Amino acid sequence: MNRAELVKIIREKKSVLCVGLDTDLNKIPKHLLEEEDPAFAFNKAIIDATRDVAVAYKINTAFYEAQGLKGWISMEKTLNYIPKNIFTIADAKRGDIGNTSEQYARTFFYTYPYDSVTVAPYMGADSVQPFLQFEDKWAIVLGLTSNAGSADFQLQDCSNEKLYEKVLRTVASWGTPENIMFVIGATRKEQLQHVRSLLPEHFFLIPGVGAQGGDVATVCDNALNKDGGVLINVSRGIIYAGSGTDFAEKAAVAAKEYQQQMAAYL
Ligand SMILES: O=C(O)c1cc(=O)[nH]c(=O)n1[C@@H]1O[C@H](COP(=O)(O)O)[C@@H](O)[C@H]1O
Repeated sequence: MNRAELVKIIREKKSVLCVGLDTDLNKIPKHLLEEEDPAFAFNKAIIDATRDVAVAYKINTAFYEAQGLKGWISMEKTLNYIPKNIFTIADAKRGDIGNTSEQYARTFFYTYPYDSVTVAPYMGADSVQPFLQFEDKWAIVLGLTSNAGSADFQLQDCSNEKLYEKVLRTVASWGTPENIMFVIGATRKEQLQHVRSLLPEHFFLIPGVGAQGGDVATVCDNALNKDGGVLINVSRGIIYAGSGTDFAEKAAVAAKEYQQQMAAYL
């Protein structure tokens, strides 16, 4: 999906909501464990319940890879089930020497046709560039992450700037706002506005709303741009809003509440 198409669905739905499919077999409602493919049964119900308000789905591959081959099959069925006019993210946090990154890019853009994949930039330009060679596909590069450990490296001084600032500036020069997004944590309230001023055009994937304590208003007040320019991810706060047979209805209500908060800004 290209930028114009993404911006169009944001405007149509008045939403920047990305629903995170962090599907954990220990957390899904017990009755689904009777199904042949419990993870897919859960995801299918969540997608049906949220597709009207979601502009993106983020499949966190860890939750599927942990199940081995079965998990990869659940993931593929889930990806195929997502409507074609909704942006898809493989949250796989890949990045390696160039020829290996080429294989990762092939995995998540071709074998499994996602629109985007999350990428760790630590190994530098040749590890990220293979993800930028596919038309209408995106690398979503870790910029300033939501977790406490982001302080260990990202917030450290590096010459006259913080390491994350150097990463944002340098990685942005490897591509364009049409093929690179950055992950910026919603929990980094003090830096959101600054990051937007550094990168006025780029889209940001913003996780950390809900379970990690971030909120939609702070993100929208500080990080929106003229195109929306953010995808606000909520995983546990939507998919585990309920734990009984009405889990999908509860997810629908939670997703709609997030979308309505967003609509006030869009
Ligand atoms: O790249 C990510 O998606 C990501 C980056 C980051 O800085 N923080 C972060 O929480 N994430 C992911 O975003 C999701 C957040 O989930 P919830 O806290 O349940 O909404 C998880 O899939 C995390 O792996």
